[in-house]
Amino acid sequence: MCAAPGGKTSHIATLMKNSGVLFANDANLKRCTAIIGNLHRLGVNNAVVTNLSGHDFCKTHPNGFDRILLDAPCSGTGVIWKDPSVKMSKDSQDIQRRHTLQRELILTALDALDAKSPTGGYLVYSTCSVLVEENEAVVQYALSKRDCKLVPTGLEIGIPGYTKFRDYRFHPSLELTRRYYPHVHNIDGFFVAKIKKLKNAKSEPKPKPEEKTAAEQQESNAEKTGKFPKSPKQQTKNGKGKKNKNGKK
Ligand SMILES: C[S@@+](CC[C@H](N)C(=O)[O-])C[C@H]1O[C@@H](n2cnc3c(N)ncnc32)[C@H](O)[C@@H]1O
Repeated sequence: MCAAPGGKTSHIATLMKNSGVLFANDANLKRCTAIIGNLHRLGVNNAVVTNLSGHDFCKTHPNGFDRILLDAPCSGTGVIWKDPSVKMSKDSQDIQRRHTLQRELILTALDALDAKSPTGGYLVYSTCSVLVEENEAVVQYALSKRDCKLVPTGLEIGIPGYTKFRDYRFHPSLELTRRYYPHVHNIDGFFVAKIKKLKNAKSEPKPKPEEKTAAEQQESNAEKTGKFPKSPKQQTKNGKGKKNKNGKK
C-alpha cells in the first residue's frame, strides 16, 4: 500500500512468479516511477502500479484484496545507523503526526482486505521504526476498531512485541508481533505484525470505560490534547515530579 521504491514489492513479485495480480501503490508520484523502473528491470509482468493516497485505497476495491502489506511511512528510528540525521530531524510532533497517519492507513488497509478470501484476508503491518507509538500502539488501535486478530508471523528470528511498555498496556496477543534491532539481529531496526481480518462488515467494538487499558486511555488523551504522555525522563527534565526546595511536589 506504501510501496515505493519497491524493494518489498519486487520480493513479493519474485515469490508470485508472475502469477496472480500484484498492486503496488504509493502516494508519491515521483517515487512510483522508481517502482516501475524496478519492476521492469526484474521482468515482473503481473503488477499494477497505482498512485493513490492510502486513504483512498480501500475505496477502489473495498474488501477486494487477498493480502496486503502496509509498510507504513514512519520516523525511520530503526535506520539511525544508516541515517544519523533522524536523531536531530524528528521531534515528538513528527512522531504524533506519523502515529495518526499510521492509524488511518491500518484501518484503510483492513477495509480493503477480503475476510472471506480462501487464501488470505491477511494484513502485514511493518515499519522501520523501533518506537512503540508507531508499532504496538497502532496495531492495538486496529484491534480495537476492526474485527481482526493477530496471528503468528512465521518468522524465526526477532523478539516478541511489547505487551507492556512504560505506562502502555497492550493486548496479550501483541507478543505475536516481532521486533528487530541492529545491535541484536544485525539488521535494520524493524517491526512486523500479521493480522487476520475476521469479518467484512465494519464493526467498531467500543470497549466499556472500565475495559479501557492505560494505553487506550493515553491514546484518547493524546487525541484530545494532541500530545503524547512524556517519558519519566522528560518529566524529570521539565521539573514535573521533582520536589521543590521545601521537599514538596
Ligand atoms: C517505508 S516507505 C516504503 C518502502 C517500500 N515498502 C519498500 O520496501 O521499498 C513508505 C512509503 O509510504 C509512502 N506514503 C506516505 N504517505 C502515504 C499515504 N498517505 N498513502 C500511501 N503511501 C504513502 C511514501 O511515499 C513512502 O514511499
